[in-house]
Amino acid sequence: MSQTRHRPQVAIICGSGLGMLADTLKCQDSFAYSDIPGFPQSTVQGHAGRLVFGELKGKTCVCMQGRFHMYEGHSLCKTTFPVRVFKLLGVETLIVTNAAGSLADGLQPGDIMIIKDHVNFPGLVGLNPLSGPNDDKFGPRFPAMSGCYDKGLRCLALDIAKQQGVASLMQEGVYAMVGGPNFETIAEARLLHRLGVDAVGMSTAPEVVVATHCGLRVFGLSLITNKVVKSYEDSESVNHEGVLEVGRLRSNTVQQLVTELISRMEINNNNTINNAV
Ligand SMILES: O=P(O)(O)O[C@@H]1C[C@H](O)[C@@H](CO)O1
Ligand code: HPA
Repeated sequence: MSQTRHRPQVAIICGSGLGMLADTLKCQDSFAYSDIPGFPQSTVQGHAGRLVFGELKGKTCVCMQGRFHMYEGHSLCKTTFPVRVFKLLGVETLIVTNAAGSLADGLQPGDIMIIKDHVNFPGLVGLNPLSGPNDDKFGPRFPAMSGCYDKGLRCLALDIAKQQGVASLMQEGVYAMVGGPNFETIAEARLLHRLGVDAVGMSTAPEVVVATHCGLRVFGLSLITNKVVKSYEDSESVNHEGVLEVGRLRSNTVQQLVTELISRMEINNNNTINNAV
């Protein structure tokens, strides 16, 4: 904390190819993850590995330009460690973003899915960042997860999309986290589709679980970067370069949406280091 005068109210986690969200911050202080005690290193292309503090539309923000994934070999505690750091810094609202493949027929590459709910597949089989002794200072042993994606922020985002003329690109949906790093087989894609999953990715759910446990308000969005192949007749296949490319193509739209959301969200102005925890 002695290294920056910023006391963030809002934290943003940038998904694959979405690191440009940090560029919107003014009066930046930036730190390489390698210089932050306890932070793992980013190993994935499109995840720069920097924590950027700055101002945006009158709010103080901190932005993770690069997230940590379970498939990189980090424990789930390590992948979600920054979320607890944000809580301790006084952050109230977490914005999580990711790149995801669509299973829903109505979601095309380049669309933005506002996350309404998630299916945490690793969590369902016991791979949960909250496993182990509960730290009561952060939250309860058995936290509720219904309503973990704030309804007010979801409505606000849809409203902003209308005003910005991009409502046709945007809809709500259910995100599922799988472990990765391989993309889905066709049989897995069909299974996820039948289960009611709209988009699939390899992150986000553990961060949201930890954020909800410690009382952060959460907004999540998935940039749809590809359609998940569901047919044996389909010769297309997904790759990470293509995922990053869609991020580049949609950077302005995502930046404008997130900027306006931050500008219009209400904050309690409790931006001091969180001594309660
Ligand atoms: O960090 P996110 O969830 O945006 O990254 C997605 C999932 C994989 O890490 C990668 C696949 O292209 O993008
Ligand atoms: N599957 C899993 N993760 C992803 C995908 C996908 O199709 N696209 C981007 N991240």
